[in-house]
Amino acid sequence: MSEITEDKKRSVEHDSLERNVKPRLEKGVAPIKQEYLVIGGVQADYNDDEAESSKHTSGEKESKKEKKRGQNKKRDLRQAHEEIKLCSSVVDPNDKTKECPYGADKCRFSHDIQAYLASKPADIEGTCPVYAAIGYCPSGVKCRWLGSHYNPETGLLLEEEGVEKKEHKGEVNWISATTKSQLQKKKLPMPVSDEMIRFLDSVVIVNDEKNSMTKEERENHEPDQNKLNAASYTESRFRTGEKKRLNLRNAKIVSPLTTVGNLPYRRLMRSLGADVTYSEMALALPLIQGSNSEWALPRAHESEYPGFGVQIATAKHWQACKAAEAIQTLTSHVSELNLNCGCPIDMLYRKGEGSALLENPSRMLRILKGMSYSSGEIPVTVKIRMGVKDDKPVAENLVRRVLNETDVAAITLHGRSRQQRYTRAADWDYISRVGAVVKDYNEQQEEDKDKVDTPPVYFVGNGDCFTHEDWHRAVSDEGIDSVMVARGALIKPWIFEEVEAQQYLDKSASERLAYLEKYAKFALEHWGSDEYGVNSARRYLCEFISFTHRYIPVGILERLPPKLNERPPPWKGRNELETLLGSSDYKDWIKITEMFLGKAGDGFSFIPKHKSNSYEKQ
Ligand SMILES: Cc1cc2nc3c(=O)[nH]c(=O)nc-3n(C[C@H](O)[C@H](O)[C@H](O)COP(=O)(O)O)c2cc1C
Repeated sequence: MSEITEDKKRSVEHDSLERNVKPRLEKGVAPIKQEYLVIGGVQADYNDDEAESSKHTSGEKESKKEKKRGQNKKRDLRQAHEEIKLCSSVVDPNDKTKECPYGADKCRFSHDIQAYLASKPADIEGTCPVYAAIGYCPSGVKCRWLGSHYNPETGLLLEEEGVEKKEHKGEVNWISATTKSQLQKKKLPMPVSDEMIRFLDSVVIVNDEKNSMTKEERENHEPDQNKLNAASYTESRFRTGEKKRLNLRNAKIVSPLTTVGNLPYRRLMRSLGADVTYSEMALALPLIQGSNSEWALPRAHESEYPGFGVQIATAKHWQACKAAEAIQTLTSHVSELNLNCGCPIDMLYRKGEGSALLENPSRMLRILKGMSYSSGEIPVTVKIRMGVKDDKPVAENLVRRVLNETDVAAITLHGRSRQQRYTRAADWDYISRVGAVVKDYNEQQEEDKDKVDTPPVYFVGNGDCFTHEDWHRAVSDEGIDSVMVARGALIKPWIFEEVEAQQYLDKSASERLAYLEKYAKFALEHWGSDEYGVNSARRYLCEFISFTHRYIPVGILERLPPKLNERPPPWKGRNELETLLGSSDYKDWIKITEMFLGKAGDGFSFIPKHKSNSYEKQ
C-alpha cells in the first residue's frame, strides 16, 4: 500500500470551503449553502437498516421467503419477457458446433432466428458496450444493440479479428453445472471437512444442536460421535503461517454488501483504488447444497484477485467446514474466507447466525476452527459487531478468545451493537480499545521465538467512514491496521482517491455520471446485453444510485467534514446534471439508467427499499 507523502498531496482545489464554521442548521441536517437550498422541497429519507436487510426478509414465515434469496429476489423483480424465446444453441449463428439436445422440432424454445428478430424490440441506439469492450458479444442475436455487430445479409455476427471467445471472460470462481449437481446429490467428496466435523462433533455436546436441526439439516449431516481427541486436533491445526498471506495494513477495503456489493460494483471499486473487496454474504447451507443463486455470490472479476474475500454465514460447524472445503476445492481466486458474525437481521439471528454468534462464543470459535482446518490454504477472517445489546459490549473479551483459541488472519469490528440503528454513530473509542488487545497479542507473538514466522493478526475498524480524515484518523491508531468502508464507498465511490490524495475532491457532475456509466458497462459485461442483462443492469444501477444520490458535493456545503448521518434539506446542484444526480426520486434514477441502457420497457419495475409502492413505467 503506497504511503502518502506531502509532495504527493494535491493542492486544495476549494479554498472557498470554510472549515469548522459553526453549523447554522439544526443537528443531523447537512449544512448546505444558502444559495443551493430549495424552499418547499421534500427532505430526504434514508433507511440504512432496511437497506442492509433488503435481501433477507424478516417475519414469521421465513422458510418460504428464504428460498427466494439469491440475486435480489425479495422485491417484485418482474422482468420483461421476450415474445419468442430463442434456444441457446442458435444464439450465436457463427458457432455451428452447438447442438440442441432436443432437436429443433422438440425443443420448447424457438430455433427460428428470423421470427425472433422480427418480434424483437428495436435496437438500443449506439454501439454494443460489451462488443466495444471485448471484441465480440456473448449475447449473440439476443443483444439489444445487435445492429452494431450483425450483418443481416449473411446472418452472421461481427467479431474482432483474432478475438479469443471465452465463456465468462474476465470472471473467476465459476463452478460447472456438473459440480453443482454433484453437490446437490451430496456426491462431492469432502474428506477434510468430514474428518474435522468428526472431531468437532466429539468436543461438542451434540444433543442441543441436534434438537435444533431442521429435517433438511439432519438429512445432510449424521454426526459421528467419536471420543474427544484433543491431541490430534492440535496437530492438525492449520496455522496462519501455513496459509496464503494477507496484508491488510493500510489496505483500502470495501465491505461485504448484500445486493449492492455485486461483481460490477466491486470491479468499479477496484478500478477506483480499492485493494480488498468481499462477496455478498453467502449462506453456507445453500452453498453446500449446490444452489445456483448462492454459487453466483463467490464469483469475482479477475481484477479483484488477490484481495478478494468470500463471506459466509452459518451457525453450524459442520456447514462451515463443508462450505470452506467446497470453496477451497472449487474456486481458484479467493484470498480469504470471512465468517459473518455481525449481520443484525432477524432471519439469521433467530437461526443463531450472524450477530447471534456474538452471544455464543464457543459456537463461533468452533466454526472458525472448522473453517480454518477445512479451507486449506485460504486464510480465515471474521467480522463482528460490538455485541448484541447496546449496554453489553462483548467484542473485547471475544477477540481475546478468538486470538488465543483460533487461527484467524484478521478481525474486523463494526463499532455498533446489533440493537443499534445506523442513525447512532459507530463507537471508534471502543474499536480502538479492541485494537489495543490485538496489538498486545501480536507483540507477544513476536516475542515468542517459536512463532516468529506467524504473520500478525490484522485488525480492521468499521463504521461511518466517509472521508479521508476519518480513514487516516483511524489508521493513525497503532492498533488499527485499516478501515472497512461500506456506505461511504457506495455514496462516494471515489473515496479511496480522496484517501490517497488526503483531500476532498469536488467531483463534477459529469465525472460522477462517468462512474455510473462505467458501472453500467461492467454490469452489461456481467449480466449480458440481452433483455435479461439490460434489465438486471438497470435494476442494480438503480440500487447503486439509491446510494450515490445521497452525495452532497463538497462545493455546496457550508462546512466540512460532511457526515454520513446528516440528512440534507431540499437542495439543488450547481447545474442541471448535478441536481438530477442528487434527486431522491426513483423516477429520476430510472431516467439516469436510460442514458446508458436505453428506454426502460413497460415490464421494468423498481421498488426502492424504503418505499412500499412500486414505480412502473407508464
Ligand atoms: C446495503 C448494505 C448491505 C450490507 N451487507 C452486508 C453483508 O452482506 N455482510 C456484512 O458483513 N455486512 C453487510 N453490511 C454492513 C456493512 O458491511 C458495514 O458493516 C456497515 O454498513 C457499517 O459500515 P459503514 O458505516 O461504513 O456503512 C451491509 C450494509 C449495507 C448498508
